[in-house]
Amino acid sequence: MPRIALIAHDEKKPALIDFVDEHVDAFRECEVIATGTTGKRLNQETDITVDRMESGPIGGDLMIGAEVAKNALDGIIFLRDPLRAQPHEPDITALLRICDVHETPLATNLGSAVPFVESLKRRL
Ligand SMILES: O=C(CO)COP(=O)(O)O
Repeated sequence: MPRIALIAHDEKKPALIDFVDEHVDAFRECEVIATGTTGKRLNQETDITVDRMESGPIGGDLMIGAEVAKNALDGIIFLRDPLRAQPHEPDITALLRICDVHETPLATNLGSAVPFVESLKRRL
């Protein structure tokens, strides 16, 4: 079963929830982890169940980065808000970097999330 992470900044959480709804059959076949608030909303508002890390600003991105460093994730969808500065920008940069180190698939907007999930479906 693929193991993936889902993360969205506040302004992007509705888009991530809609995206999960749209592809719920694929996400149901995955083990999903998420940062704290994203995970809470996914658990409450979608038909998938996710394992929640800490919230992003208090270490959740780093927890997901640690999973990448262990090669324990098959990919990440991280809908970032490109229009607002984040207090934990260094943590976000660290997560992006470790994905590049490990060649872990990383979709940071809906345009790349679509081919990401299509490739996931082909693996199921
Ligand atoms: O800040 C985040 C990613 O950088 C997301 O964290 P939350 O899911 O806890 O809002």
